[in-house]
Amino acid sequence: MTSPLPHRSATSTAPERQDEEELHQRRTAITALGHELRALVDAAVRTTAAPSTLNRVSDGVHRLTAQLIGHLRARAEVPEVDEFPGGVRMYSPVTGPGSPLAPPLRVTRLDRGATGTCVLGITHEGPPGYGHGGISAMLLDELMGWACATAGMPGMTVSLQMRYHRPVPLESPLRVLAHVTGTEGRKVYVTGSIATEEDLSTVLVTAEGVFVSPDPEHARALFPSLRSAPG
Ligand SMILES: CCCCC/C=C\C/C=C\C/C=C\C/C=C\CCCC(=O)SCCNC(=O)CCNC(=O)[C@H](O)C(C)(C)COP(=O)(O)OP(=O)(O)OC[C@H]1O[C@@H](n2cnc3c(N)ncnc32)[C@H](O)[C@@H]1OP(=O)(O)O
Repeated sequence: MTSPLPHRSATSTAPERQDEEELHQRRTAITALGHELRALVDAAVRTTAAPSTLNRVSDGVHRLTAQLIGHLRARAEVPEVDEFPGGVRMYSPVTGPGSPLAPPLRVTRLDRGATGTCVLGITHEGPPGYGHGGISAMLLDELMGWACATAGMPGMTVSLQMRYHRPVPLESPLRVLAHVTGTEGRKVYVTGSIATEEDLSTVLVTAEGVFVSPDPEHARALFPSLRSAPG
């Protein structure tokens, strides 16, 4: 599976097709809104417009927000458009096509690993012109989590050690990599790295992480809306 939009099955029965059609429409609309929100956020943090323009835009955005807040889901409720665990997360702050925070990272599963591509924008800036170190940690944490899932052990981060070797450029295609290096009981050891697509041999950031796959009872207590077994 790669984010953002999953494919529809060609072999479904009629009611399933209808459900799938509706799901596809909702995901498409969520993706379109996410795209516009990211453009808005990018323009908002980059603009040099006059205060009168900023005030006018604030009023407009306030009115638009009011159209959405009558339809909010409960905290911890898994969105109907998602597949949790181990699948589509439409609003993930890392991979979610519907999230204004997400670059979004496009993920491809590998054998006991994963690779992701994205472009960071000015919204993700730390030092002028470069990515924030916390954003690099976020990209790696997520992809290393996907690596655990591909190894059949979806887990939560208990330790993430970051090393920043070179600054990560903004507005430049990036390649993120993660691999499971070993397991010990419910613990999964994972490594990750970030490089630019232009120069894959120069590693900018590396990480080592430990993830723990909660036992089923603990997982159900943490995630009451867990619908299926992880894996
Ligand atoms: C089953 C459903 C799982 C769902 C997992 C969730 C997401 C994955 C879903 C899909 C995957 C797809 C994509 C990935 C998406 C996102 C990835 C982002 C990941 C995150 O953003 S996630 C948020 C930040 N994360 C936390 O919010 C964790 C807070 N934490 C806890 O909630 C508990 O920690 C828990 C429940 C994890 C384990 O609790 P527990 O009670 O089951 O485990 P326990 O304490 O017994 O430790 C067991 C063994 O881990 C060792 N150990 C413990 N801590 C250690 C440490 N710091 N360093 C080294 N080793 C450590 C112990 O020493 C022991 O080792 P030993 O067995 O050898 O004694």
